[in-house]
Amino acid sequence: MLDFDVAQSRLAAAGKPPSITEACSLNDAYGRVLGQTLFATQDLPPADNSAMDGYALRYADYAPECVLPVQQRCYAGELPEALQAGKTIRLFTGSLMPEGADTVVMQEDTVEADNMLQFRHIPVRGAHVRLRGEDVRAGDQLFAKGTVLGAAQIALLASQGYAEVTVYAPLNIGILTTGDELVPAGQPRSEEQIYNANGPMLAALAQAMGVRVRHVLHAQDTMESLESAFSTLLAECDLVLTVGGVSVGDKDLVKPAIEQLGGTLDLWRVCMKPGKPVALATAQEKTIVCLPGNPVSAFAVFTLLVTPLIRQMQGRSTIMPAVQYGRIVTPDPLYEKREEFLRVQAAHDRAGLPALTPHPQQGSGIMSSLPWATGLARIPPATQVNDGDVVAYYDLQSWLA
Ligand SMILES: Nc1nc2c(c(=O)[nH]1)N[C@H]1C(S)=C(S)[C@@H](COP(=O)(O)OP(=O)(O)OC[C@H]3O[C@@H](n4cnc5c(N)ncnc54)[C@H](O)[C@@H]3O)O[C@H]1N2
Ligand code: MOO
Repeated sequence: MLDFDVAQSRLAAAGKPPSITEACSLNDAYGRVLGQTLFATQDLPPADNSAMDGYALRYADYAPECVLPVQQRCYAGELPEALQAGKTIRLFTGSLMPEGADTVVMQEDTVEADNMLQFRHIPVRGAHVRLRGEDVRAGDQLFAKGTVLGAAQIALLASQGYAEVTVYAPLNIGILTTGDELVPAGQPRSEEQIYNANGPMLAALAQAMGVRVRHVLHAQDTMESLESAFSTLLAECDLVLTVGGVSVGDKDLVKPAIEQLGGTLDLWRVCMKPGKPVALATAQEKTIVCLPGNPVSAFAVFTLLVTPLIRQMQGRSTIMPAVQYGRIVTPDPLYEKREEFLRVQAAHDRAGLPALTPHPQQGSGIMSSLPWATGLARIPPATQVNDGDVVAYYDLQSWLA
């Protein structure tokens, strides 16, 4: 059996970062991957300004009991005059600091009457001034090529005046479900049939990673149906995921169909539970990954083995999200020959590692365990694991992003 970590890195290595970039408006850039390293074009803030609604003064002009005339009222978006000796200028949050002023007092610490200002407290030299460049300096690196653009990155780029960024072309994915027992949701189901859950599940998983889902096709268990679906998918997608039909059953025709199209398929028995039968194939210079048909197995394989490949093909700089740790909660000792990934709920308390409680049903057909789980706890192979032991924890929020 193929070691889990070896399978994970082999799959990631099967993909190449994209070679095509495109311009993208910052307004549409959420979730896109930067195709270019970006630098700050200007200091942030671009000029000294007030952090409070208040008054600007030259600190040296303050003396106990002093009363200073208000020279100007300067709103954010207006240009202040140079501060005259012995005077103050009324400012608002974001107003530029007048030349000559070095300190701001909050309006709550003052009394203004007849354009004269009195102080209720002794000012603090330099207080409430946001200095030019204290946040970002012109020329600083903002984001490296391969960064995924989220709200925080977009905010910083907007603050630098970037209206458009260079991003990698989106990854187009095709999904192929197989099996004569399957019917799509919305159609009548006969006794011997089940609804197709893997198609919509994989499409949603891919979308959550910022992938463009070009096709979700279903093939009957015949060579004709499979070959026809593969022809479309290989022509129009960068990466194809198939699900079901690659284990040892009589109707497992995915491998011969790929070979018929001139491709090759390497069927692995990965040392993981769920998710043992996984195949890596190539045909017409496209990568195909075949996932096991049991929905829970397909979910686990997508999360742990396929997402690093997708990140690689999207051009992201981080391929493997961080693995966390937690303490397993189990009344009885756990033991499994394969590396086991249990669907667990993590409960965080103030101190220490999260407690990881496994779902009571861990079968690879128990779909209700998926929306219940927050992550997967990794139980090492052929090792007894007891209540409270520390195990690796793959958090779904980070692994499926
Ligand atoms: N004799 C053996 N039988 C099986 C083995 C084995 O080693 N020897 N491995 C088992 C394991 S582990 C898994 S995982 C499955 C994988 O089988 P396949 O990848 O070939 O998948 P199928 O047989 O087509 O389907 C498995 C199961 O999942 C249901 N399924 C498939 N597609 C969907 C879908 N789109 N939506 C909902 N459910 C789906 C299908 O009806 C089957 O019940 O093989 C074991 N058997
Ligand atoms: O690989 Mo299977 O996923 O254990 O049911």
